[in-house]
Amino acid sequence: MTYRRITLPLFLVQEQRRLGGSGVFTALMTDICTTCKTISNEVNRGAMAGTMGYAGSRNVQGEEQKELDVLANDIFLYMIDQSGNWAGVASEELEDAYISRGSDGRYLLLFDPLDGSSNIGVNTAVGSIFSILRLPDGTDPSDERVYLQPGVRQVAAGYTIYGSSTMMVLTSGNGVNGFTLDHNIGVFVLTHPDMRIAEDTAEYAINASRERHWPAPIRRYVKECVAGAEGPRGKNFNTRWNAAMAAEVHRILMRGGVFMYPVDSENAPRGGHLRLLYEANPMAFIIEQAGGLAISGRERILDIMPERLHQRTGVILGSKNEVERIGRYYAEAEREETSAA
Ligand SMILES: O=P(O)(O)OC[C@H]1O[C@](O)(COP(=O)(O)O)[C@@H](O)[C@@H]1O
Ligand SMILES: [Mg+2]
Ligand SMILES: [Mg+2]
Repeated sequence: MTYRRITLPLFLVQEQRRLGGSGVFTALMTDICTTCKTISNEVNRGAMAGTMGYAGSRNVQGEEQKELDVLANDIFLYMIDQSGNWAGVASEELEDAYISRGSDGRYLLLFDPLDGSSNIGVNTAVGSIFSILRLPDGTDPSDERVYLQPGVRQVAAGYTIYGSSTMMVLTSGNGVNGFTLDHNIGVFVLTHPDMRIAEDTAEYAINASRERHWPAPIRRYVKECVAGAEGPRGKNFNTRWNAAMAAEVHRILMRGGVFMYPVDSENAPRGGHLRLLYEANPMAFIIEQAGGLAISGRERILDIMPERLHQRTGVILGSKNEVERIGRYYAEAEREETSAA
């Protein structure tokens, strides 16, 4: 009786009824679902689609854009223009906010159309990440300042991972749910209700090639993990690095773990590596809603007051007790610096 499954459209309608919603949120999420299904199709076609190369252009971050970065961004923009549900959007691949003319939408969409771009062409997981904010009353969506809202103001957030299966993971502040795309019927189906992150873990993720740049708290934490059962942690740790934030966060939701992309001595002039508004904030909302924690090193990511559209931040997120420990190491390092000064 495979038909007895909660599909995402059904889930949205049930949530709308339960929360007394107007249906606007359902329409917004339906837009994002269709967009991600279309991107999933392009990703799955792989080299047959001829979109595995470079686009010959650079984005506002100075990164070389891949053809699939540009295509995924175009797919989002086409949806936004056609649906008219969105007041404005901000994308990793666009320097300025994008306004859909004639829209009467009251919501803003901030997104990373294709996350894990370095995995394109090597057939490993990539994703899309999105965050939804309200357009403050009486403001103009072409004004960059309306997007500079702290993460705690997010109405909803999610990511889609294009891996061995395509999955969408969502929160609107009432827990976290995961849906798997059933290609046979072209619909996301609820397969992972009420996802929760284990408070403890023996698995960490960080790009080890950047060790020489790491700040002292991160160097201390990783050194203790590597020391294993003979070391101060008294247990062995394993490590993973997918080079796609969406895949890292998904693994952590499934089996616990901690993901770190700290501000280090090399990326500090840029403020870190990952972007606050359309990578760190949506993932921090999901992680916290699943019982984990998300900090930049010194502060809770969702409390950071954004100053620029493409602002970067340090990211340390995952299992509660590990992130708390790393936060303590940052506080201790800061105290030592202050007392040494
Ligand atoms: O190249 P590195 O240092 O492994 O960094 C990988 C990180 O950069 C990212 O690829 C940045 O995202 P984009 O691919 O969307 O630019 C993250 O997904 C990933 O966690
Ligand atoms: Mg990204
Ligand atoms: Mg990207």
